[in-house]
Amino acid sequence: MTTIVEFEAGAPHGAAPSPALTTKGLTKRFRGGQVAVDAVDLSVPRGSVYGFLGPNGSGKTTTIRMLLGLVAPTDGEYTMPPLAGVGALVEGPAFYPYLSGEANLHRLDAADPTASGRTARARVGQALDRVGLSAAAGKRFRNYSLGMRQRLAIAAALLGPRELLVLDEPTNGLDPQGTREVRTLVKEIAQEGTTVFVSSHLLAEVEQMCTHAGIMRTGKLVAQGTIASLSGGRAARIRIETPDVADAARVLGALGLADVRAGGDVTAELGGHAPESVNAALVGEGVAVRGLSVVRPSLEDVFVGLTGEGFDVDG
Ligand SMILES: Nc1ncnc2c1ncn2[C@@H]1O[C@H](COP(=O)(O)OP(=O)(O)OP(=O)(O)O)[C@@H](O)[C@H]1O
Repeated sequence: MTTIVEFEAGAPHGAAPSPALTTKGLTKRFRGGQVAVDAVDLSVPRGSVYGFLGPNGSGKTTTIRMLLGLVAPTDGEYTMPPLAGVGALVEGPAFYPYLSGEANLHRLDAADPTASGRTARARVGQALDRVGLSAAAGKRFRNYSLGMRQRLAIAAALLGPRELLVLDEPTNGLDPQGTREVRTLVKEIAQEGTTVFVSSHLLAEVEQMCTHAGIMRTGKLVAQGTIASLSGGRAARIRIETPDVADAARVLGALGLADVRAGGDVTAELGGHAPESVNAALVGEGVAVRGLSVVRPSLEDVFVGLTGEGFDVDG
């Protein structure tokens, strides 16, 4: 009994480009019967930064581990680029504290049997450059800030050309500065053409960093779409401050606004109406308008509306 709320994918004209990653009915039931991921249908548009959003324990990591072949799905299927074109940061790679960032990347690169040793220097150099660590390449890892460490981990995921980058909670445990560095880096990577699939339990982070989001709740994907459509998919409401409450409510009703509520203020669903024309109609009918505002729901409102649950909005 899964209800998935699909919001428009954000391609108003013509056929949408083929997604970088899709899943169909992807399911993981752990031994003991617990369903961690329940028939999830993801569609991650090429070039997007897709925020895979959900509270702790909602099934994000298990989904990512299935995509990367680290755990076998119980059911369902998925399509994504060949693994050679996929960079991933799931559990941060182990770095040697006494080695430099560059030497650490060389170690990881050398461990990849598909990577040619002759081009290692160029690959490592490019990866460091891409995460902005060229100047600190020779510095020991233990002297890196938290943000630099996480950027190095992302560099490790970017050794070689990647169509898709999968990041599991990349800002977890970072200080505010490190968090900013990683968020900025994620956006830059996407601008350079790599699709980024990034999990987070922080709504505000997804709103800032992502173009698209999918919302997980106890193993189920309850909504996905562009951030704009997810936030705007719920009706915006107009709020009128006025002493003429009854008249204002009558005018809004006559204009065809839905769900008119008269309390201290008068509110209604704005629908396709322009706020200025609503204002003009009110004033034209002699309503004294002291204040008028339009309240657009945030992603948090959408989440609460879909799941009836609060959400961790720190970050
Ligand atoms: N190996 C396992 N065996 C049994 N249950 C598991 C296993 N791994 C995860 N789970 C359970 O599956 C559910 C989903 O966990 P998962 O780690 O995928 O969630 P998550 O959204 O990534 O949360 P978090 O951010 O805390 O990692 C949880 O209830 C978890 O306890």
